[in-house]
Amino acid sequence: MLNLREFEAAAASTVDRVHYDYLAGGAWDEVTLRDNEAAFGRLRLLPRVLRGRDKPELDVSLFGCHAASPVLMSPTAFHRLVHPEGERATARAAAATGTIMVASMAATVAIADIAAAAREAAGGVVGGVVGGGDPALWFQLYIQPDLEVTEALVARATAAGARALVVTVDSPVFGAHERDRRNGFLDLPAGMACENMRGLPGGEPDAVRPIAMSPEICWDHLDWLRQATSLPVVLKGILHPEDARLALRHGVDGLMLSNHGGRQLDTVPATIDLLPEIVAAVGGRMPVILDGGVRRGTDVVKALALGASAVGIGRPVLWGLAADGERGVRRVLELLREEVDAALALCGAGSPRDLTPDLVRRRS
Ligand SMILES: Cc1cc2nc3c(=O)[nH]c(=O)nc-3n(C[C@H](O)[C@H](O)[C@H](O)COP(=O)(O)O)c2cc1C
Ligand SMILES: CCCCCCC(=O)C(=O)O
Repeated sequence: MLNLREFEAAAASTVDRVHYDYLAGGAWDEVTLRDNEAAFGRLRLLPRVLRGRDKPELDVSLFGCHAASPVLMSPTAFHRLVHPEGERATARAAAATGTIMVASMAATVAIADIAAAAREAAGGVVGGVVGGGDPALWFQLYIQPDLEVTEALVARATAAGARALVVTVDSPVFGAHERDRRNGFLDLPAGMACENMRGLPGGEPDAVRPIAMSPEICWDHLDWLRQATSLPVVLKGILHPEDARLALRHGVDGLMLSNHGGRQLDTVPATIDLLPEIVAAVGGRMPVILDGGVRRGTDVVKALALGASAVGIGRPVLWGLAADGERGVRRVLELLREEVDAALALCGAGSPRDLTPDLVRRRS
């Protein structure tokens, strides 16, 4: 496989059509889904030359978490739909490549088991240090209206060693995925479940509680969460610059500028088009991580040049997993890393810190 597109094609021919449609699809007319990629295509890179740089350095540090690359794994649900080892294989690939993995609350493997797989793959070496603590694993959370349940989820993630909480705030209701409605994809196959939701307060010890997406969730819940945890809190799904400013006032530690890969409100702008406004609103006071449509190293470089601290990939991880399990995910991450490395050098940059907005031009 030479690039992520080839993994996409492999996944499309491997995964059951109904499940492939679930991962590929977006909301309603899929306008935003298409635009996330198209918007990167409307941007051009304008390189600098003769800058005498060393080989590019790609390492980043986010909330005390060291990563070998500015590309992290955005949270995606249900990895066992595309590979029997599910999130365990993904976690091993993340650990082996020094990549931050954001595990979904809707994972088909419990967070403690994901963390154990990551530790095992890292062979006890974390952040280049033997016995160096917890792996670069974050936990994605949908705040549940029942705060006792939310507290239990946070406690589980913390006990597992998660180093940050990524709170998804773009889902007051579940996005309307017409492909899934047409295909009748309403539930996970027998033997698969959202394992983080098993045995939570108020239910039978082994029962799996459904994930609630609730329009009631508001900034008060965020304030409550802020005092309930000492982990860094990252808001995922912020699109409006005023919400970015509010996030700062509510003590949030970072933002994921995300439209959920075009799966929630359709017709919202592509994330890369919003990035300059969000970066300006935040004014360097917290990191902004962008996801949506990142498929090439040049996309990563464009986002970093426009002020993102890192980028996330969603679907490409699932393509790699579907195509070849842990090896496939590793290859996806390695390919992207090689492309970022080359694109940085070709831009005359020695590290992401050397990238500046003047290197990006909009196609006329
Ligand atoms: C199959 C699938 C499942 C997803 N599950 C979650 C999830 O559980 N929680 C969440 O916050 N975002 C979820 N997302 C959104 C991703 O975190 C991310 O924002 C998006 O996939 C980025 O766009 P990309 O797929 O174009 O890279 C999901 C996306 C996909 C495609
Ligand atoms: C009710 C289960 C929620 C799974 C959420 C997965 C998700 O965010 C997606 O985009 O799909």
